[in-house]
Amino acid sequence: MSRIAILGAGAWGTALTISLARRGGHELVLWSHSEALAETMTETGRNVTYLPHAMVPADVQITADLPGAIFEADILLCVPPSQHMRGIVSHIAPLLTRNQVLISASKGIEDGSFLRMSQVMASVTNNPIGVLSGPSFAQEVATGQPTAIVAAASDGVLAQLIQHEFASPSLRVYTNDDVAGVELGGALKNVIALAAGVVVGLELGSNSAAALITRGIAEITRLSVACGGRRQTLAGLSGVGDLVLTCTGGLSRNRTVGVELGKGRKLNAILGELNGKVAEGIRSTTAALGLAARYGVDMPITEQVDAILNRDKDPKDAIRELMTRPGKDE
Ligand SMILES: NC(=O)c1ccc[n+]([C@@H]2O[C@H](COP(=O)([O-])OP(=O)(O)OC[C@H]3O[C@@H](n4cnc5c(N)ncnc54)[C@H](O)[C@@H]3O)[C@@H](O)[C@H]2O)c1
Ligand SMILES: O=P(O)(O)OC[C@H](O)CO
Repeated sequence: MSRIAILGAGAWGTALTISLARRGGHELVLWSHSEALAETMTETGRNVTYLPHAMVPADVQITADLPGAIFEADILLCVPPSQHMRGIVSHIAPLLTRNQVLISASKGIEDGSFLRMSQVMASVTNNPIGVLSGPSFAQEVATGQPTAIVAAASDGVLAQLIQHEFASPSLRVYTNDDVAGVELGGALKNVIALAAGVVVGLELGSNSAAALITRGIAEITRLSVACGGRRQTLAGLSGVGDLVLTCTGGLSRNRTVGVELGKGRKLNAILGELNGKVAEGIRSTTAALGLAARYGVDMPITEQVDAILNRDKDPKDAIRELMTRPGKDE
């Protein structure tokens, strides 16, 4: 029986823990950075803050002790908000033994460095690293609704190991060796989902939503390919799959933030209502534009999302500008 430590007890870390427990065959430990949350979860079996409607099975160990959580774990599944990934992995790096596998299930790009999560991990440890991504709302995974995701690693054997450890009748796992494409698909779709929400908030209709998703995948693909990803990956689960889910699904936090922006509300007021829940697209927008500038890639939708988020641009003006750009080939 292998031991898996899940590092991050937000909605996604908790849902993956429940999914792994349902699959069986592992000893599971779930680490929360908050002692209070770890205590409440241990007492009640519920993550009242981030995933209140699902029960965490009693045989899952819940702790706020990070070194204790990773001790003798075969797999460390890292699921913090992206901007905390470096801090957590740096903290555990000196404690790791050589064969412990690290997996990122977070979807974002690091501020400033513009690194993907697996690159952040690789900058502080030489341990084997993989990625889990794809269209997967935590709430649906926790309740066991059929979901398909991607296990990515440049080493095919590692990707297969992750596939084997996570797959269950309710969670189908495909492998992919294109780590850059898989991670950028997951991070950049959050930016486009903010824009998709704006379209809903402005009540612009279905034509606009379809155009945004399609032109969104075009710009996600351009940047991902420039960064070394494969075009084909962006047509898969971690690209168009996750983009469609996040742009159309009512459970998306990124889309929800966009809807409120489209209704004319201010970002700070919207963030206050998220109660610490993360909408990764907000931070990833700036990082995506940094990457785009580095590779000389045109990202018109991302630029307008950035202007709405960071320069208080009126969403109606952003849409007008997108629509009146000089004509171009598809
Ligand atoms: N929620 C989903 O449906 C879902 C699905 C797939 C991927 N993801 C990705 O998983 C990652 C985590 O998202 P989530 O939905 O679990 O988060 P969440 O919004 O549910 O919870 C926030 C998380 O932040 C943690 N946190 C807050 N302050 C922290 C600190 N100072 N140090 C360390 N951790 C801190 C909390 O403990 C909690 O784990 C994100 O990158 C997200 O894009 C989420
Ligand atoms: O709620 P969101 O917008 O963070 O999206 C959650 C997942 O990434 C969907 O795959």
